[in-house]
Amino acid sequence: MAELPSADLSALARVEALLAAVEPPSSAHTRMSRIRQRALARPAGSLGHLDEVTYRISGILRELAPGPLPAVISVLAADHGVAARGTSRYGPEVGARVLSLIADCRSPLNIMADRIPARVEWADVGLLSPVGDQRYKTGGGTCDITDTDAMPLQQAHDAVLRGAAYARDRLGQEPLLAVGEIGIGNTTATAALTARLLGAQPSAVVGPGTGVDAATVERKRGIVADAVGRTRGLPDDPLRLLAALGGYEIAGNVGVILTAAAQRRVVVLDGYITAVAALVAVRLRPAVQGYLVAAHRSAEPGHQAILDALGLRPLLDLEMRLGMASGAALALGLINSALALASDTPPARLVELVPDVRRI
Ligand SMILES: Cc1cc2ncn([C@H]3O[C@H](COP(=O)(O)O)[C@@H](O)[C@H]3O)c2cc1C
Ligand SMILES: O=C(O)c1cccnc1
Repeated sequence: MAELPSADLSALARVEALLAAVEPPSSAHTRMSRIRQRALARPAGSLGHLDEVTYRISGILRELAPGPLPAVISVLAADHGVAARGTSRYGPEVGARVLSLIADCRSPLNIMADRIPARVEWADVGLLSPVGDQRYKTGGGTCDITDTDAMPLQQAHDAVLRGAAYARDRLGQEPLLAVGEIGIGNTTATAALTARLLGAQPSAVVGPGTGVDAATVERKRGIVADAVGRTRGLPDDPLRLLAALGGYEIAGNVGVILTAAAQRRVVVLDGYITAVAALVAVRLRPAVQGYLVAAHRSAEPGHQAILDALGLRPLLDLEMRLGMASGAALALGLINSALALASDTPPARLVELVPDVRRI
């Protein structure tokens, strides 16, 4: 890194400070939460994976039975140069329109958030047409990753830091944080970053995104192969690869996830695009893993490869491919039901539900 100018070093130093602030969740609380549940008036572990999520949340919050928790849902939006190659069913102008819909409380996400209920926050971190507050924006659309880096390395640092600043300024203190994104073309960038980070073949990580046809999926694979091929000589440095293949909203979400983990909050991941941001964050700071909950498995084939790499099991598998934090929003209700069951189910001894020890 000696060749970097000093201005970049200070940005890098700030990213490193962000990483250093993340400590692992409390394994003692996770363990105690598991033990405590054995005494409730239902068979131990009978909520399956939901019980595991409850134990995990105890470790994150350092509380054995916190009960249902307030939630905030976040959406970062940006444009991708690679979309000009027709990898999406929609054109680049749609990203700004979708974010404006969220701002006007008229998007599918707002409908879901109202039902939970949860607060919705959003920011334009890289759209071509500006929407709202521009304070957290690094640039207007990335470059086409097929033949050049998405952004210079310094911009990747800046985008992570701006995501972190947005998280500190706008995402409040709610213990549950649902992470989402908008970015026309971002399933192509995500596939390229996933292929490079996991050493996967483009055919295993490229899917239909917003619903492109089979011929376009095939062309998308070629684009991802070219983009990944271009980065073959680069070191396995997650920030360098983020700059080469990522996007402003992906980088911003790396900053959001790191900040939320440092604040000891539960990070509820949405689909494929937020998962790759989490993968970058975990590669930078492995302790981040303990703060993650995977809401669902999306219809994008590469998503499962990231979940495997992160050691996460999704709560839902509905073949959803909407993005904009919709899967994460849906999982918030489930998570809060599990937390209510953990805190409000009476102890077995109070209702005289004694397991037959001879049958255990
Ligand atoms: C109206 C609309 C709303 C969306 N909300 C999320 N996405 C999702 O689709 C995009 C990624 O798919 P691709 O790579 O095929 O462009 C992202 O914006 C993602 O959030 C949307 C897409 C559209 C068109
Ligand atoms: O997995 C996702 O989050 C996803 C998939 C397709 C399109 N947009 C988002």
